This record gives sequence, C-alpha cells and structure tokens, in this order.
Amino acid sequence: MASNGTAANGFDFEFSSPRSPAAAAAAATAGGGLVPNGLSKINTKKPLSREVCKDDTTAPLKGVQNVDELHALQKKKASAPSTPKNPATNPSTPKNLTPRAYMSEEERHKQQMQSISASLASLTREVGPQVVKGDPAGKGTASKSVIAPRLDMSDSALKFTHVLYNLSPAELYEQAIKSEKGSYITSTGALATLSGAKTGRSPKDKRVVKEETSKDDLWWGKGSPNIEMDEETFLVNRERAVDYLNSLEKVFVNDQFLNWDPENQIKVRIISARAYHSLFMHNMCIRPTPEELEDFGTPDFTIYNAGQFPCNRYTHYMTSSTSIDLNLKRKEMVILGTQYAGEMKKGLFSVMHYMMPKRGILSLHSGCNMGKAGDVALFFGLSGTGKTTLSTDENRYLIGDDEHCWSENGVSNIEGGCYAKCIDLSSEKEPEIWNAIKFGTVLENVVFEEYSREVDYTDKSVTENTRAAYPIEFIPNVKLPCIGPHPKNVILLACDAFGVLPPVSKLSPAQTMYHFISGYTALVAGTVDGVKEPTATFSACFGAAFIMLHPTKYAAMLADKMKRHGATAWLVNTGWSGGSYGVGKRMKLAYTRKIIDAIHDGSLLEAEYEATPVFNLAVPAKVNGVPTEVLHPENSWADKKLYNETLKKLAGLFQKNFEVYTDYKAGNHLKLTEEILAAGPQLPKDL
Ligand SMILES: Nc1ncnc2c1ncn2[C@@H]1O[C@H](COP(=O)(O)OP(=O)(O)O)[C@@H](O)[C@H]1O
Ligand SMILES: C=C(OP(=O)(O)O)C(=O)O
Ligand SMILES: [Ca+2]
Ligand SMILES: [Mn+2]
Repeated sequence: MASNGTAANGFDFEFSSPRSPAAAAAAATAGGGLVPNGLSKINTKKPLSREVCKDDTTAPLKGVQNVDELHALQKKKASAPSTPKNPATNPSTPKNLTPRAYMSEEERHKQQMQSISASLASLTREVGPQVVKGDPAGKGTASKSVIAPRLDMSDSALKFTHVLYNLSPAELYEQAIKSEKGSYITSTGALATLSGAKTGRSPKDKRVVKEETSKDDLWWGKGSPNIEMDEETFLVNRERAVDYLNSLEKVFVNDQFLNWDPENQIKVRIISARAYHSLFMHNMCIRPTPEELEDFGTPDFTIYNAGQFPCNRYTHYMTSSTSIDLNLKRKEMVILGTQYAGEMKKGLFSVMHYMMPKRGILSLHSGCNMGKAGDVALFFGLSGTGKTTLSTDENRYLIGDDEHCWSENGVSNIEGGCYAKCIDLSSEKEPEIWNAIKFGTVLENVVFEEYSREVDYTDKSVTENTRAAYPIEFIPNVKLPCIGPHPKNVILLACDAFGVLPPVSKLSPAQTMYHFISGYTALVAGTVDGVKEPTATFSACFGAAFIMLHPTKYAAMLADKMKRHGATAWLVNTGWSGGSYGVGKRMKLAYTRKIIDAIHDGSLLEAEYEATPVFNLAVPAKVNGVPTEVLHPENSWADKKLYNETLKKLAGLFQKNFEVYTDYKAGNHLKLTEEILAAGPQLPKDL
C-alpha cells in the first residue's frame, strides 16, 4: 500500500500502515488524528494540485442569511380583507360612515382577542384568561396582544391561553399530525382520525337546562329527549370545561355561521381542544369570508368542547363520564367525556330546532336537493336511513344532506358541509361521496392499509358508524348558496328492519302527519352509541334526539307549509325486503334511486295505486326499473303467514308508540284529530 501518494480523487495525503490500537490511540492524542480507515487527515498545508469547487455566490437567495430567513420566505401574509382599514388611506371611503366601521388591524385583533377571552372566562373571575393568538411553538408567530392582566393571582391567571383561530385545513392537518395520536393522511388526502371511546352520539347523557326563558316552550317528560338540568349544575360543568381548555397549551377557536338564509343566519363560536374538532366544524358550519369575520363580534351561540375530559361523576344529574349540556338562556353548550364530533353538529341543530320555530321557520332533520326544473325535494329520516346518500344525486343540485329550514322564502341548508356514513362506501354506488373524500375531508374511525393508507370502507373494526365530513362544495353539483324554493316532494325515509313496509307509498296529509310524528325506522347499528343491531325505533319528526319542542308543533308547521305550497308526501322504505333483518336483504340502493327518480320526475303521481292491508298505504302498481314483486312486500316474502304476523307486530308497535300523543294536552299545537289517528295502521280482528 503506497505510503505517500495521490488518491483516486486527486488529494495528496500521508498514508501510514495500520498500527496497533495502542499506537493508533497515542498518535490520535498527538494530534496526528488517524481517520478511521488508517488514512491520516488530508494535509492541506501543501497547495492542492487543482482548484477545489466553490459554491455559487452570484445569485444570493434574495439576501437570505440563514435557514430561519429562508423558511420565512415560504409563507406569505394572506391578502388583507377587502374592506377598507381606515378613512385616511381610503379616499373613496364614504365620509358619513362612523369611525367604528374602520378599525385598525391592531384594534380589530384586540377586539377579537377580548371577545375570545370573554368566552373563555371563568364565571368566578372578573376577567377572562390572558389570550394570545398563534401556536406557542411557532417562534414569533404569535402576535403578543395580551388581554389586560388578571386581577387575581393563580397559576391559571398567570398562564396564557394560546388560541389557534379559524385555521385553514392545511394548518389543522399539521396540528393534528403533530399532536393528535391516531391522525393520518389517507391515500386520497383526507385526514383520518379517531373519536376515542365514543363513536356515536350519547342521547342518554344529553341535558337541557330548565330555566325561565325557555322551559314553557320545551318538550319535557315521557318520550322527550330533553332531560333536565338546573342552571347551577350547568355552571359546574361549564367551569370544568373552561378550566380544562385554559389549562391546555393551545385551544382551537372557530367563528362561523349556521343557516344559508341571510335573514336568519346564526353566529357560532366553537372552542375545542383538537384539530380534528376544529376541522370537522370548519367543514360542517358555514365558512365566513375575511370580511364577515371582521364584524363577527359576539357569537349568538358558543360550544365548549372539552370532550377529552370527563365530567365529575359526583356532579348532580350525571349518568356517566359523558355530559352534553345545552343552556338556551346562556346560549352555550358544554361537552365533556365524548370526542365524537357529531355531538357538536347535533347540539347546534337542537339550538336551531328551538330558535327557528320561534320565528315561524320549520327546522327539519332532512336532506334536500333541487332538480334542474327547480323542483325541491326533502328527505326526512333518522340517522343512517339515506338522507345524505339520496340527496346526493348526479342529476340534481345538492342543497344539503342533513339539516334544513323551511321559511316563507323557501328552504335553506343550516350547514356548510355533509356528514356521510361511509360504511361499505364504493365509488360505483356513491361516486360523488367517494370523490369528496380528498384533502380537507375528515374521516372518522375508518381503517386503512398501514403503508398505502388506502381506506377499507368495509372494515368496521372500530365502529359501523364510520363517517366522512366534508365541505358541501366538494360535491360537484352543489347549489351555492344552499337555498331553494318551496319543496314539491317530501320524502319520509324509513329503514324498516321488519321488511313489511312497501319500498314506496304515497301518503295522504293525515298519513303524513301520522308517520312524521311516529318517525319509525330501524336505528342502523353504530350511529347511536351502544346500538349494535338494527332495532325498530320511533323517533318523532325523524330526529327526536334533537327536537326541543313537542313533535306536534313541528308536524303542525309541516302540514301547514305542505298544504300552502302544494307538496306531496311519500314514505320510502330504505330497509329490508323479502323478509326481516337476518332473512331478507336490504333494499337495493339502485331500486331506491329509481323510486326517488320517479318521484322527482312526477311520473309516480300518474301511477295506478292500490292500498295495502293494515297500514292502508297507497302503493304504485309499477315503478320504472323496479321489479313489480318488490313493490308489494308480501309478494317478496316466501312465508306469507310469517309476513302477516310480522305486519301485525309492527302495526302494534306503531299503535303503542302513538299512545303518548293521543292524550297530548299541554299546548296542543296540533289537534290530533280522529283523522290523523285513523291514518295509522288498523288491526282487523282476523289478522
Ligand atoms: N336502499 C338504500 N337507500 C339508501 N341508503 C342505502 C340503501 N341501501 C344501503 N344504503 C346505505 O345506507 C347508508 C345511509 O347513510 P346516510 O345516507 O349517510 O344516512 P343519513 O344521512 O340519513 O344519516 C349509506 O351507507 C348507504 O350506502
Ligand atoms: C350525525 C347524524 O347525522 P345523520 O342523520 O347523518 O346520522 C345524526 O343524526 O346523529
Ligand atoms: Ca347524513
Ligand atoms: Mn342527521
């Protein structure tokens, strides 16, 4: 081995034969500095035999001196909101506007932080927490406008609450991936998350504060979803949630809107601890423009989502570590002990179910779409019955998938997004929903292949109630703004686990009232916590869990509007056919879509009808694309005797359920005339 020489790469160096480890160590300490493979250090004292390459100094990176300055180049400030900043710099500003309308950026920011600090204030203190906008980890990004120092001295008084305000989906992805275990980006770019122990709603743990401003309007007692709580206990849970949120390193705050009807828009503020919750509500509520945010001011309703933190089981009225508390007087909702994002969406829906009818506007648990001819259809139905699936239709404009208002101006979507069940989702069956699962969409509790991150929508290892929450504009034929004229067709969706209801029947006005108040379906396993099998259930107005007033109030408004605007009602069974659950099969979605098409195009109105026994439902003799034997359930049952027994059994369940309404006296919003009662199933003696 040459002792001196020129290595292949042209460097001169001294080269010594490998020494004993001791000698090597000695040499190393002598500064000779053997490099690991026996080569001595490159001797740079002698001039190198050729020019060594140098980095380019001619085109400096725009004067960037270090990596932080390089990174600072990457993000640029959003263009300032288009409304003028202050009169001085906007000569075109009309002189007569009050100076308040033109606050400086600093002033506006301070006002926003004060409002958020007030939202996060404990009611035991004069002032709210010291609030700073921005991620504490983001060096220098948080603008330090801190609200007035606290009057009391405590650790929480000394601590800043860092607020991540109306972050973008991309920022929320980063926050989730950085700090929320179980957050992944799927192969189509959605954010996959876990909602923890609860993968569905917890209706038994919902509480409504009984207080003087609303208690006489609300539906209490047998059959009502509104389990009472007193004001004091609400404040106990509110304090717990506020202390939890303020104890965190950072909280997310969303200021957004509900209801696309501009005359009845509601400002909502959601304070949450998870990026997943913030992105979910970014998608599900209406996203304000920068201008609308500037004048946001005080919210009409505020949610405190401390879902990762349990309620105190020693607190009065608690039934588990979960508590979802609604206070209509304080216009606040507290969530403890459940991270299922649907609780926020449905809590706000309950608020709309209270506020809107007081304005003569009917709030509806329905999907809604509009044909090219402007014909609007409503799809009422309990969770999992098909509102999202059937309102999403490539031949029609989507107005909304779940929550609407029907006012004197027509219909409006309450939300800004869709919340689709995605169990067994396929691009063949539901292409629009399939394609909406992309960057910005939240996927709840789905299972995916660990390397490709490809989602397996058939896998219910976590839950049957897997969900996709996406902005409504992810559906190509969305109707923006999400409003439309008065409905022409009102479709009641029943997922009949018994398989004895016809796939479609036309309802008389009295039958419409009867079935709307009954709200029969089979809860599809998973949507409500603890429901594992399809269970026949009755849920007034097809959404009893959310209504705040007596069902007959909503039914009376529906009857009045349908009559005045000439709408036709239909009962569509999206459940079982050819036998009950376990024997028969779920109605083919393709058949249901054909039935819905025939309703939309008006051809079903022209069909011949015949009445079914017991329920006396008018069934069309023919529907294009649907096998005739399917139209009359008893024709699709092998065992006719069993069919009749099952029919009688379901009729009995309907009658039993309706008893709670026949003696309804208080308020008596809808006189339950003999006609409505007669519109229910009649059990002839011989059956
Ligand atoms: N005949 C049918 N009609 C409607 N939906 C069906 C039918 N058969 C199966 N489904 C499935 O039932 C589920 C309905 O969920 P979804 O539309 O989100 O309900 P909702 O919006 O009422 O909660 C979807 O997964 C859909 O694919
Ligand atoms: C989340 C809900 O909406 P959906 O009707 O789509 O299930 C629900 O009703 O609980
Ligand atoms: Ca839905
Ligand atoms: Mn719903």
